[in-house]
Amino acid sequence: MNPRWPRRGLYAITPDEADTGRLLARVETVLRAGATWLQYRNKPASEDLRAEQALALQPLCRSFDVPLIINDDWALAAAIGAAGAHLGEDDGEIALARHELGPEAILGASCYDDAGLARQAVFAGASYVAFGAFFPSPTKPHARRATLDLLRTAAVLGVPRVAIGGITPDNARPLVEAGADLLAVISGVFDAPDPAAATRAYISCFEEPR
Ligand SMILES: Cc1ncc(COP(=O)(O)OP(=O)(O)O)c(N)n1
Ligand SMILES: Cc1nc(C(=O)O)sc1CCOP(=O)(O)O
Ligand SMILES: [Mg+2]
Repeated sequence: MNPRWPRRGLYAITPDEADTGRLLARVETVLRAGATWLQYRNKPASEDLRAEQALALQPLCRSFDVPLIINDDWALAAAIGAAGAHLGEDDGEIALARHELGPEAILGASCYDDAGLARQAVFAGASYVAFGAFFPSPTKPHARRATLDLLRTAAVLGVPRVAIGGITPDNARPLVEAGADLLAVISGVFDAPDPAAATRAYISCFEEPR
């Protein structure tokens, strides 16, 4: 992963937004407020809409110097020149994605509640490991649950640790204290009454306690 990308902060993940203009406006608000990384995720979208939206997000992310990471689809990431891709257990081989995207790409792996998966992912070329869900998630109510201990012990892997699942500004601090480098969030940001204020609240969790 290119060392120029920051490795700590809010990793905003897009909601399932069908209207591309509205998606761009919602994302711009969050980038302007200081989100560190952006993942494009839109599960119900068609292949064409995903390509259109990913392509539209690319110049916006570039203008804020924020890496754009494409969920599920390393080939789309490669096609639009995105900074990277995020793969879960059903989204293909990490090693193949690393080979195709090259050494500079950010390549994320979902590791759920499983330290073994995280070790394998790093061995195969993942640049970060994601654990979750830490809290009940409105977006993914049936997600497996992960523990703070898993987050702590994964320090040994030597790559950024991402926490995901039901994270709010009010429950995030213990995750950061347990070693989370990035907080990956959908609803807590994009369904907040004031997404810019929510973004700033997540970022403040990385500051020293007063
Ligand atoms: C940062 C991050 N962590 C985990 C996931 C979940 O990936 P996956 O299990 O493949 O589920 P979907 O997001 O594809 O529904 C993620 N997207 N991002
Ligand atoms: C996409 C996803 N993956 C999860 C995992 O545990 O792997 S939890 C999750 C949903 C995250 O959305 P929210 O911030 O709204 O809870
Ligand atoms: Mg996936």
